[in-house]
Amino acid sequence: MAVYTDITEDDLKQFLTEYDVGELTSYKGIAEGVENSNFLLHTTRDPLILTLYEKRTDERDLPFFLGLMQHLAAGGLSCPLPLPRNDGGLYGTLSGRPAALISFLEGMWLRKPEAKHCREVGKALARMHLSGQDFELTRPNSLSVEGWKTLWEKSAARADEVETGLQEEISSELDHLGRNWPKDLAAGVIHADLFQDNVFFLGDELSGLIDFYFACNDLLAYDVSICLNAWCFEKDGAYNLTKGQALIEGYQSVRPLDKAEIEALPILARGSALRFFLTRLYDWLTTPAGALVVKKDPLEYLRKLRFHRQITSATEYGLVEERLSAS
Ligand SMILES: Nc1ncnc2c1ncn2[C@@H]1O[C@H](COP(=O)(O)OP(=O)(O)O)[C@@H](O)[C@H]1O
Ligand SMILES: N[C@@H](CCOP(=O)(O)O)C(=O)O
Repeated sequence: MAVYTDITEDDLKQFLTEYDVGELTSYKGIAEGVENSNFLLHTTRDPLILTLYEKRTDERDLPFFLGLMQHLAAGGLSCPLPLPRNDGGLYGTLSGRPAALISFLEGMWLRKPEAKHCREVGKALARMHLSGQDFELTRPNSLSVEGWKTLWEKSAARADEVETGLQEEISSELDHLGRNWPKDLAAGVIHADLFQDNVFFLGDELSGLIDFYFACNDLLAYDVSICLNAWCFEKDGAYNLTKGQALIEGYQSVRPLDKAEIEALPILARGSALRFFLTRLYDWLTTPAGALVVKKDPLEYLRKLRFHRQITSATEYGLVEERLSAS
């Protein structure tokens, strides 16, 4: 359960006086997510999500994240909308943390997605990329190659506690990615964390995207590689080619990848696997026992990273040849 900061009813009621949301009738912590503290609020009007921003969310980035949700929603993408305070601001302070109210999105995230769902995710991701093109704020990706190095420095000395030999393997992986990371691919606003728990469905229909708190400006195809990692591996670690094909086809049906992006997919997927390995490793080593959060397994992403090292062409992710030669 991700509730790092507890709130009192009195403080919450005081916080809500700054908004036009009706009377609070109940609230409870949400037992999901790992980054921020989330609460479901019922009021005499619509249900709401209250988010208290924690360690990895820099308050200075909130105008970007919350403004992006407004921008994407205005462009027709289904995502939560931040509620403005009476003074027009998009967030305030609660229990000493920056805090915002966002609209409640109907739907559920899928525990067992199928290829047809991956196709919808690919489409939604591409729509988000197109819609983000005219968003006026920018935010560099603090979790790209340089950020990975900083994270790694904090965990490297203890990495072999998790698996023998990791220190050497990851250091050389970082060197490799640093030397070969693509620079000249199409870039724009990316979600950067479009995992299963951040995509809601109503039945088989995608009802919206949530959790834009890693969104940033980076390579668009890097976001595709994040989704391949998050959606197209089975629990036993096997890559599901059918899901990969569906996700890539869904994406390309809205925004075709160009030749350079396609050729870069294997290295981008290596990088995105490393990125999630590193945050998970850091959390694994530093989250205190008894914290109200379910820690995620870094080794899942180490296995994915090793898989991507063997890939020589995007066709091995399910990209079909006709597309490759046509672009
Ligand atoms: N706008 C929303 N509408 C409905 N549920 C939400 C919304 N935002 C968050 N949630 C719920 O809270 C959980 C955690 O939210 P998330 O933004 O992923 O947190 P974190 O950033 O801590 O990972 C989600 O899995 C979902 O159950
Ligand atoms: N998706 C990341 C962790 C971030 O959690 P989220 O709940 O914000 O998606 C991972 O799986 O490592």
